[in-house]
Amino acid sequence: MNYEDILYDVTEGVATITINRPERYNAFRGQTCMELLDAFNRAGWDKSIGVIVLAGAGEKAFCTGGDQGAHEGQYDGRGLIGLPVEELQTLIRQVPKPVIAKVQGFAIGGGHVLALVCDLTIASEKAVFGQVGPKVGSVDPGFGTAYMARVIGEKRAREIWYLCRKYSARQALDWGLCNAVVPPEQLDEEVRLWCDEILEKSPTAISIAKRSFNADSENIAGIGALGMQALSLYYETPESREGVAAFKEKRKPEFRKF
Ligand SMILES: CC(C)(COP(=O)(O)OP(=O)(O)OC[C@H]1O[C@@H](n2cnc3c(N)ncnc32)[C@H](O)[C@@H]1OP(=O)(O)O)[C@@H](O)C(=O)NCCC(=O)NCCSC(=O)c1cc(O)c2ccccc2c1O
Repeated sequence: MNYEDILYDVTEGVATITINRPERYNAFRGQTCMELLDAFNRAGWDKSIGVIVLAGAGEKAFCTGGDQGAHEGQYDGRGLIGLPVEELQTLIRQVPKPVIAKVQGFAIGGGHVLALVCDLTIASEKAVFGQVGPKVGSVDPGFGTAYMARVIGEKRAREIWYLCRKYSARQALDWGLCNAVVPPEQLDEEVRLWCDEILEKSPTAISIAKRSFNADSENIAGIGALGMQALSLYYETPESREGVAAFKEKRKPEFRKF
């Protein structure tokens, strides 16, 4: 597959998959998800690769979720909504090697959830985390909600979803949304150090550990599939469309009438 929206690099046992849409703050459209699926399958089953790093191009954003410019109820890819995000989240969990999210800027909406489902997250001090769904007529049911609650606790996960605030990298570290926070200029080096430490270990032991961690939260994929069905109906409503329109028009959404 030729990639238009992502970059794929392999260096000394580490595959780096980079969302390359910096002009859109690395928001994903259907095409982006399809390419990410291809790249994760490629790296996931390549025995010469021991760690996968998921990154975003440019300085501003890791990923800001669904591309609101490509969203008129339906996106352009396969699946219920044209955006096979639930497939991608599941694949990141299924590849039998650790996936590290390298977060240098905004990890927002579906981008935040991508970082969440990665095994580890290493962030720059400049990174910003948060959900925006209820502000823009969307929600990420499944791993975005239920798994987040497992990672950081129910109260904090509900706060993140209901208030849609933005959180600093330090706060995210404190809450357990990331494993380490470093100055921006040290981010690449820090990620490489973590990769090298993992590469020294037994890949089979690590893949068994990963699968056993996953087993305990696997049922959440079912909740996500159910939620996606609900989302496909919600996206057709004036309420959801008001959220998308307000974001594009750079104004506050008027949700009270619903
Ligand atoms: C990320 C921000 C907080 C940055 O705010 P700031 O004020 O610094 O900058 P701007 O808002 O002016 O943004 C700069 C520039 O980038 C464009 N942009 C940013 N994010 C997106 C995006 N997601 N899509 C398209 N374009 C984006 C923005 O328009 C500006 O461009 P200009 O040309 O005008 O300069 C802030 O940008 C922000 O909050 N972004 C909102 C992001 C958003 O709405 N994300 C989508 C949420 S829904 C989602 O992620 C999602 C997840 C899923 O799992 C799904 C599953 C299935 C179906 C759908 C899903 C889904 O939609």
